Amino acid sequence: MSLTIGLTGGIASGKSTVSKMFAQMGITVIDADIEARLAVEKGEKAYNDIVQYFGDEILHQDGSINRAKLGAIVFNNDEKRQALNSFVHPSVRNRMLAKKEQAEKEGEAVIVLDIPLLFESNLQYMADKVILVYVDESTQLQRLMKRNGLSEEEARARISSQMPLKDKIKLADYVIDNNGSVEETGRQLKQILDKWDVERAE
Ligand SMILES: CC(C)(COP(=O)(O)OP(=O)(O)OC[C@H]1O[C@@H](n2cnc3c(N)ncnc32)[C@H](O)[C@@H]1O)[C@@H](O)C(=O)NCCC(=O)NCCS
Ligand SMILES: Nc1ncnc2c1ncn2[C@@H]1O[C@H](COP(=O)(O)OP(=O)(O)OP(=O)(O)O)[C@@H](O)[C@H]1O
Repeated sequence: MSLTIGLTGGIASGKSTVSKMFAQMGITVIDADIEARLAVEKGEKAYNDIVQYFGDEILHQDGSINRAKLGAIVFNNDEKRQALNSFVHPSVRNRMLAKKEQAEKEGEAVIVLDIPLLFESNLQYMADKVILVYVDESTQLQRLMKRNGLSEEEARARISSQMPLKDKIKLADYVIDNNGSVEETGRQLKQILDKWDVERAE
């Protein structure tokens, strides 16, 4: 029996920062954002659904999806974002479950599923325990604007397309406060893994 940990948070809250720490401990991480990219490659069903719904204008010249253009549309329009989710999410779920099964077959004791929309999409059933990476809204806004080069308005639109982080606190088994330094975040992660008796390489 393996332990499956769901790792969630909000946009730019620090999930990738924490998932890198898991990977450094030799723990398998399955990342929903990566699977979502693979799911919309040319020739995939979700790709065809997206082009049919949004039109050719969201494509680069080489036929791949222009993510900046698609993002600018869906983070400002609930209905279009729901449509995109309905095209992409089933494939992301299937890909993640297949990878999880594979890791279990290979005898992995601990598997991490990094899923930004875990609570929004009611995916709690996929994990035994859920860790939330939390930051307050002003830190989230600053880090998102800086990382993605977005205006405040664009960054706020992205943040408000997700369940507020403070509402996710009560849904999680454990909350990592990532307002401080990366080192402090690492210490909190180690504490929880000790509490759950998770063996790892240090
Ligand atoms: C809208 C798209 C084209 C923007 O691409 P971009 O490269 O700019 O962002 P990236 O994919 O790296 O996502 C960054 C973050 O945005 C947030 N985000 C992405 N999609 C969504 C969404 N549909 N709703 C709310 N937040 C989202 C997540 O926190 C994610 O970690 C892309 O995110 C996408 O195809 N989204 C739909 C699939 C999805 O829901 N992915 C999230 C995990 S399943
Ligand atoms: N404790 C920290 N101190 C300072 N900067 C941080 C800290 N944690 C993360 N960051 C920075 O904040 C940004 C967002 O972090 P990260 O990419 O880990 O978030 P994420 O939740 O994976 O984001 P997304 O879901 O949007 O992909 C990055 O630029 C990262 O370097």
